[in-house]
Amino acid sequence: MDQEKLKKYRPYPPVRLTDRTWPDQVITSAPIWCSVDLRDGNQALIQPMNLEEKLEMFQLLVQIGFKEIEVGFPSASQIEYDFLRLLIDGNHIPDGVVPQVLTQAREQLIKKTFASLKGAREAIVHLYNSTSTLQRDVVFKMNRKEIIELGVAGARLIREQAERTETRIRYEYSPESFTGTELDFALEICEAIMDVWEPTPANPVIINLPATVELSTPNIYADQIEWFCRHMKNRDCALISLHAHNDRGEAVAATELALMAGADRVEGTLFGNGERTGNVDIVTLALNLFTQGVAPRLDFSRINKVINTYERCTKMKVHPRHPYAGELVYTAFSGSHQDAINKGMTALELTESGLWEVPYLPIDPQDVGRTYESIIRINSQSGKGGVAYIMDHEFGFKLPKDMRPGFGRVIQEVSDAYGDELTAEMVFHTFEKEYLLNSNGYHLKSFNVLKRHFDRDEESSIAEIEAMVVVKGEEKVIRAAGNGPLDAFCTALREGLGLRFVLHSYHEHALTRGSSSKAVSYIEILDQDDESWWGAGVDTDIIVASIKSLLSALNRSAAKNKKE
Ligand SMILES: CC(=O)SCCNC(=O)CCNC(=O)[C@H](O)C(C)(C)COP(=O)(O)OP(=O)(O)OC[C@H]1O[C@@H](n2cnc3c(N)ncnc32)[C@H](O)[C@@H]1OP(=O)(O)O
Ligand SMILES: CC(C)C(=O)C(=O)O
Ligand SMILES: [Mg+2]
Repeated sequence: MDQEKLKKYRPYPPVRLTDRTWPDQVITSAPIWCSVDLRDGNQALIQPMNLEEKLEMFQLLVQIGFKEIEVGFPSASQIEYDFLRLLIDGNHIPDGVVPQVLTQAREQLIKKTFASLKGAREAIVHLYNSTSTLQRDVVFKMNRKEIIELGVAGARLIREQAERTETRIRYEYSPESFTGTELDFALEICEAIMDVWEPTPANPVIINLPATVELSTPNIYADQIEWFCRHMKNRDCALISLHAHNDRGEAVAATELALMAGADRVEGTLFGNGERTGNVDIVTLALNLFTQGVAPRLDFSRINKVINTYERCTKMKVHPRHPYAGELVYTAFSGSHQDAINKGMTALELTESGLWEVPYLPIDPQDVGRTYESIIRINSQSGKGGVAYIMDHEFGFKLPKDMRPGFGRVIQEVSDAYGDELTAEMVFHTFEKEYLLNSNGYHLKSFNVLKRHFDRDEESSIAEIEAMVVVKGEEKVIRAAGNGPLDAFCTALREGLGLRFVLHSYHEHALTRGSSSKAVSYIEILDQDDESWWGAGVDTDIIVASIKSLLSALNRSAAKNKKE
């Protein structure tokens, strides 16, 4: 990059706090959550929500479990005002849920805010004015004292209004652009506001310290919060609230570290909607807690419903790689990931610890209402483990371990040629074509067990079979005896058709999907060149399944010899 351009920027100063304690803290409980979807999120939309969409979003937030919801900036526009009236007059605010409204420190706006709240049981009135050096200079053209006077005047008017209304008012103040403000000045103005509102431990004020623009690394935000908590007087009369934006892509980390630094409350939005790069994403924060075994006190167990409502109301899309919620976040395409997930899922079935321990999956998809179906998807990056997972989990075929590399190669070829993701059905179709329906060489027309004597002593077990096999369009009847029907059929193929092969391994299991009365058999033969060939066969009769499986292996071997 051009060195000249770099001169436009300077590093953000660190906080002098050598005895910081937050790095040793662990988050053991959820903060107080406040959704600002209907205000900060909404004000950043190309097409802000209409009344119906706002109500739908509000009801979603209530269902998720938010107890504090910033429902808008009612003095800013008619629709914002009307929405608050709709909530109050329509009795849409359940007990235990407190609406929050935002206002600037301007008389007309404050008065209109209180008018909009008429009839509400309880509300949080959130006052803000910008305190940063930059905004003081270029926007407000005010010195520190004048900025304090502006905020304090707003706080006084809010207290006056609060004392006149039936609504139980809780106070919140934000030194907006806190992260662009000198810490001592941010503290000074917050304490001046607190002097006006006179909070008590039983009736604390909310002091919201926003990273209105994210300007530094998360550790610096945490230092600022710890510094603030340690230096403020009457700390017990305030709930310290965080409100991080995501300009550097670090809002989640900044919020987590700032919680470790002593904050009590978090304002944010679903999926991080909000001004510019967004507000902090509460879905990620809450599920990060969940995956540490900490109750998030928000319910994201049906994440798809949350996504659907969010996308409909905001007309925004949840990114496919969004933590916990994205379409692709429970999906592995690459071979080694698929192999490890496949093994992890199998190990999970055997363990009794109850702990979720699956490689590459930090959370059980079912805990957010997602299924296991999409965990493994197949493309040219995939390997045998993933293909075996699909065959097992989607179709109930538990391929023997030694059979998997061969089928993995078949799928790789198909996928390379196709150039796109293969659906589970395409994988199964390929399996059918390759193993179950490949009757080009030898095709079983009929099979009869003529005689069968079973004895516990294998030596004296005996079976005689007769089969009609179609070879190159010609029907051939073969007959032989052996220590079981499969052994007899092998002998019949060798003696009757002159085939040379050795039966090397045999596996079978019942098919639990689809027709539950069917079974599948997998057979590996070594051909005359000692080369291994796997076959598979499905039938309601396990003996017939094994006969088909043997022919499948022979046909695959014959097809290779034909190619040569
Ligand atoms: C970081 C945040 O997200 S803050 C929230 C931002 N959200 C919004 O602004 C959405 C809603 N806002 C609006 O609809 C409008 O801005 C309104 C209705 C609030 C105000 O509208 P208007 O007065 O017509 O216009 P505008 O916003 O440009 O007003 C700017 C004036 O307000 C002053 N001002 C801005 N913020 C504040 C504040 N918090 N307290 C007191 N005065 C303020 C500015 O200094 C400026 O003063 P000036 O006219 O003397 O230069
Ligand atoms: C109004 C304030 C809290 C805000 O949204 C911000 O500073 O980002
Ligand atoms: Mg904001």
